[in-house]
Amino acid sequence: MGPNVSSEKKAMAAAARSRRAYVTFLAGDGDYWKGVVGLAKGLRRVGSAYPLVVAVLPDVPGDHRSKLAAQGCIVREISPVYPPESQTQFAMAYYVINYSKLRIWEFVEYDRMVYLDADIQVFDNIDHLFDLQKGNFYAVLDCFCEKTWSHTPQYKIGYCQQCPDKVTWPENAGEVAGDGEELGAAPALYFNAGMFVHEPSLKTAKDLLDALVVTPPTPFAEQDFLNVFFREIYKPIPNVYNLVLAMLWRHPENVKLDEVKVVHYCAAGSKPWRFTGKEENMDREDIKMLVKKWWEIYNDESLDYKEEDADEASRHMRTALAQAGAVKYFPAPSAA
Ligand SMILES: O=c1ccn([C@@H]2O[C@H](COP(=O)(O)OP(=O)(O)O)[C@@H](O)[C@H]2O)c(=O)[nH]1
Ligand SMILES: OC[C@H]1O[C@H](O[C@@H]2[C@@H](O)[C@H](O)[C@@H](O)[C@H](O)[C@@H]2O)[C@H](O)[C@@H](O)[C@H]1O
Repeated sequence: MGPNVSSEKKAMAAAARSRRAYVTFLAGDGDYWKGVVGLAKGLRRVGSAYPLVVAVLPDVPGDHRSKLAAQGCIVREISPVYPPESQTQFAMAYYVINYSKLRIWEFVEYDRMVYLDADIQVFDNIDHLFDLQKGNFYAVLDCFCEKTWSHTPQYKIGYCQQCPDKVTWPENAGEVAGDGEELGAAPALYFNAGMFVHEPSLKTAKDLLDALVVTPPTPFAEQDFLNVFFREIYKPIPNVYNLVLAMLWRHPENVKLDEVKVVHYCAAGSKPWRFTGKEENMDREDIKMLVKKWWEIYNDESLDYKEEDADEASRHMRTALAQAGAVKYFPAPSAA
């Protein structure tokens, strides 16, 4: 903003900025907090203008929350969201806690947020995503080729939305897959829920939870649920904003690694802070390079948070949250 812009306009711009934030989700007392620290430092490294909010479940220990606050994160405790009682066996148990991700629609002190899983790293500035047209749900198309999809008809016939012309969906929707299951209609475009651009709203938050009460859990838990809920307004964005690692060996023709801005370490064995390189595909040079890059950021002390670096917007937001009592673990900013 140029020097001759009125102070009123500067204040308006700062206020608008303060209603934007990245958000991630942290559950349990395990080591995912390391992913959040890496993400916080990665966003700082690319000069993002917006703070990182961390939605933490009550089981996240105080010392983990303090580590995140020390990295400039805005730590917000959320109540868990459970799918319908006694039906969770239909979801892969490992994913059931991810339903609590739905709480981020309640963060209405923001009018737009970019959600990023804790196993994601941002290598180039993506702040421009906050300017995408409102009223749509933006996320990257997922891939159906990993074994985690073996329960689906598309996996059974070798169909993937990443290459719809390679194995086409049968014209006769009643066609039977190998195990006798009817195929039905071709799957709608399906996004990976590890990264998305959304607009918090108490109405949407209520509609989500009301819909969840009558939606039996499915294998990919909240990801399946969000894909159905936002189907009408979902707009795919390029995979440079969420490179699901399996794309490197499943659809290399769809990946230009030197253009990738966001890497999602979701392939089995790819979490950098647990990386052994022994699992399938983890001995690839590109994977080892991406894990090395993650560690370079995580270990870079020059990227550690310093209070004086907090920009006006995030300082403003911290004050607002502190006053609202919403912030339990982030020290109130020193007097400006
Ligand atoms: O024990 C856990 C499992 C998951 N998560 C959060 O839920 C997200 C989605 O889980 P995960 O990364 O395991 O899913 P993936 O994308 O690898 O399938 C993680 O990135 C974390 O933000 C967490 O905090 N603790
Ligand atoms: O709870 C369901 C999860 O579904 C997604 O992970 C999946 C998906 O990416 C598959 O395509 C992969 O095959 C699989 O490995 C991976 O776990 C999201 O990344 C995660 O945030 C979360 O929503």
